[in-house]
Amino acid sequence: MIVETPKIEFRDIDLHFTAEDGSVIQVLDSVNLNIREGEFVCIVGPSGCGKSTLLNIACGFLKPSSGQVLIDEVPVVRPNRRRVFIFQDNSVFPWLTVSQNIGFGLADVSPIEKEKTVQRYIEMIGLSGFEHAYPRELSGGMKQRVEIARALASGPDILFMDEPLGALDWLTRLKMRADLVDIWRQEKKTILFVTHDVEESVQLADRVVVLSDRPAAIRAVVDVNLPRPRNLDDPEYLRIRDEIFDWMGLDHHGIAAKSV
Ligand SMILES: Nc1ncnc2c1ncn2[C@@H]1O[C@H](COP(=O)(O)OP(=O)(O)OP(=O)(O)O)[C@@H](O)[C@H]1O
Repeated sequence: MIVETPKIEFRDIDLHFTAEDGSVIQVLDSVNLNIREGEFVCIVGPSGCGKSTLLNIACGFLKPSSGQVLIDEVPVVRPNRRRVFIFQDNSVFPWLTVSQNIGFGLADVSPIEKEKTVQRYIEMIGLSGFEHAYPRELSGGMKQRVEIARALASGPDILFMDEPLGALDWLTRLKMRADLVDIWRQEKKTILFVTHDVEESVQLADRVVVLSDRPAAIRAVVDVNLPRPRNLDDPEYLRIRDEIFDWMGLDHHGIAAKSV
């Protein structure tokens, strides 16, 4: 039997902060999770439970109080260029054009190679014709595409995404989800994606990790064995969505039914 080595392994992660008055704020409680190479995993949970904190630890921005994250079996001790973090608040450089933003991290390649890479990602994100535009000339969704293209162009093997579509309007989000799945299929990256939106998680993920209220522990890991693009009317899609709502303590109409 072949035992697959996880791409990312969370081993017994605990995290607490000590507040100014000396009280201890426990944020994460014994988080254990394995993520396979090329997997798309979403993390959902109540606001303030510790989703971003978990991502920050995986990315090496924050040290756990105890436990360890391993990537390719190596403990994470600091950020690494091969792992890119994408936030909700768009961080494209306003003084650079679309092309320059996307090529920003490509200092080590020849100009021809750089041009080819930038062009490839511009096409992938559907911004052909906007190569020389500045971010101020772009919509929120277009800027977020540039952000994703910039991240991909730098050649990461893992994308950590913290509510990257959170600031977009509903229609743009829907479109961006579909585009993100297309990009993920083409690029075969491992993606760990935080969202507070259950529908979004079922539309995107291979597996959805449901966290409890703070201190966050894993309440459930739900498989989404559905073909992509996901059919939002499929009874199985609706069943999985409702199962996640149940785990979060919400009834299927989105009204809090019991405490999480
Ligand atoms: N440096 C810190 N010192 C003290 N408490 C902190 C610190 N950083 C985060 N926290 C607390 O840890 C908890 C988890 O925060 P985190 O941002 O990870 O939650 P989240 O689930 O991502 O929230 P949201 O869904 O609202 O974005 C919060 O209660 C927050 O106040």
